[in-house]
Amino acid sequence: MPPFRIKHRLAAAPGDFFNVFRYTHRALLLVWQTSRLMMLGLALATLVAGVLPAVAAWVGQLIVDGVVAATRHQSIATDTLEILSPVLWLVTLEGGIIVVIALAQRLLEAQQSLLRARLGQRVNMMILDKAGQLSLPQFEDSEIYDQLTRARREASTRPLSLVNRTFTLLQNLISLASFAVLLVQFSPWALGIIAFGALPVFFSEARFSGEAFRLFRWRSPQMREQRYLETLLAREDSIREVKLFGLEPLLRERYRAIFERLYDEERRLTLRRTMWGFLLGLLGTLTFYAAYGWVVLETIIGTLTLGQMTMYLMVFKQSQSALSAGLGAISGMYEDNLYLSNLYEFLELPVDAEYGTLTEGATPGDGLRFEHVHFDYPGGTTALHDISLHLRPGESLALVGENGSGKTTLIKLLTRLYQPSRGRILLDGSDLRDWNVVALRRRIGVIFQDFVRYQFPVGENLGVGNIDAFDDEQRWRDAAHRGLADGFIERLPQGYHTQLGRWFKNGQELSGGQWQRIALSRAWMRENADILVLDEPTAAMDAAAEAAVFERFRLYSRDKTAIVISHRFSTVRSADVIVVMEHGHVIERGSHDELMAACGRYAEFFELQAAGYR
Ligand SMILES: Nc1ncnc2c1ncn2[C@@H]1O[C@H](COP(=O)(O)OP(=O)(O)OP(=O)(O)O)[C@@H](O)[C@H]1O
Repeated sequence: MPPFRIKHRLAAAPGDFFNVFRYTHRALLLVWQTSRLMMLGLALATLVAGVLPAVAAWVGQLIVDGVVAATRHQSIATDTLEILSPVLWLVTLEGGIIVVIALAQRLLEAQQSLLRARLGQRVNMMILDKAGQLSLPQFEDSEIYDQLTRARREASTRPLSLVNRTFTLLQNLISLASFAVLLVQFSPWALGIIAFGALPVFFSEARFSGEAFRLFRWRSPQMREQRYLETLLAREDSIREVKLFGLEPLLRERYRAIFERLYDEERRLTLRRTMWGFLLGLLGTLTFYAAYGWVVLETIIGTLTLGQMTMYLMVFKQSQSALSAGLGAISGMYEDNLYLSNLYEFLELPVDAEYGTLTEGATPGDGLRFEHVHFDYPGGTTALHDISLHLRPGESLALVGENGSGKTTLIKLLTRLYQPSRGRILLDGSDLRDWNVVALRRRIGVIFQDFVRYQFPVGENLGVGNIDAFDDEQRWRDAAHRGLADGFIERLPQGYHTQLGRWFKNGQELSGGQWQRIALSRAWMRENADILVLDEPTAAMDAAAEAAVFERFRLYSRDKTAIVISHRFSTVRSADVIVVMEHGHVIERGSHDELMAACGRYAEFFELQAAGYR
């Protein structure tokens, strides 16, 4: 593995800095749409918390000067209360202002935390909605997958953070403007001194935010690998094999090595960031003490009263923190925008247009046709070459062939999970591309060999086969009967309501063959589907179960088009048409008897398997 030197990749052009802010208005709009009331509340609380500190400083000056005047008057006047009462009023006023500031701050925090929850949810929903629109090839693209994981990890908190920072910026700008009004009366130079102290830290922070983001982006494949290793080590479906093969030390070592590499980069960045932050921060302290000395000098000379001195010192201190908070907000906004760029890039990924509208084919009853279909996987593997087939309603087709010969790929094309690279597939005389994808998929009941074992109750595990009848208990029972799953389901503790899998409380684990029956029954949930596809549906079943499954399958699929992929020739032999595939080509086709008579590959395979049973 090459050493992880990434500096050249982390450098950004200066022009990028402002370009990045283009997502600000979209994030603000998003927050506005999420809750107008809370956004207005935030604005109000920010305004109050921004203006009042300067007012408090000004009242503070009045108090000190009032006290000095009172001490002078006391020697000549008699009524102490009369002299003191204006000062006491000012103290009460200042106390009141501080209470209002505290209230505004609290309200600000409360609204922020509520908005954070709602926005997080909203952004996550946007990400999941988008994920639902992506096509299968997009899902299989590792770059897109990285984008999705990055968006899910970081983006949900960024819009609110951006809003908070925008408000922090506004709040500090308001404070600064009000402080500036006071400071200019002391000297216009004072403003320059403050800016001089704060700007270098700002530039360094902005630069390091950019670097941190690029580091985050650059390392997402490694992060994904780490998460994958975590899954292997911590999930029940893989831990069995991991334990038996004694893989834990190997996987843990890989996990650790990835961390070390990533940590090394992070440590280097953090150290540089801290060092520059400290050195440039010193400049701020120096300028403050220079201003301090100046104000003290002016007071000794007598240009300033004691009250003014107190006020200016406070205003200097607060202006400086307001300025660095404001600039910090800008560099934070820059960082948020970088992360949002990632979110919006993901949300803007082009998705395949749903161009098809047909709900019925041009020649109903024509069945399925593959016409010179070629298919290359996105990585370049050619999985199908020039496939032509015609299957009429009511006919059954069996696909056989060695592993990797293209059988499952053919089904993926038929269900429009992929599009042919060349050639076309027709259903009832119309190209699949012209079909409305929902109408098309309603016609097809398909069970893939790697079907999903949902950690849901049994009934819902059947219901997923037809979302329109998801909760329909009668349909669950009928489907389970057809798929030969009813027997064992009824023996489960809560029947169709038994939770399956181990993830949730009282979950019941099933055997491989039982899961397969559940999957098979799922296909029967689609009562109206007239094309049934079973991709190795009985691999985990015993011979008797398999025979029973196929007997039922034939019984219930008599008027349907049935496609079965199987490596067991006992299953295959009764199909109307058997297609033998090799390296993506159809090499033989015909009925069992025809193929046996031809003495080709099929006959060879068949004899080989039959010999195994003799
Ligand atoms: N998602 C994918 N991306 C790239 N190549 C793939 C993908 N899925 C399958 N392939 C390749 O396409 C070819 C055909 O695979 P397919 O799954 O259709 O074979 P199969 O005949 O169903 O095999 P099996 O009997 O093992 O299920 C194989 O060479 C495989 O490596």
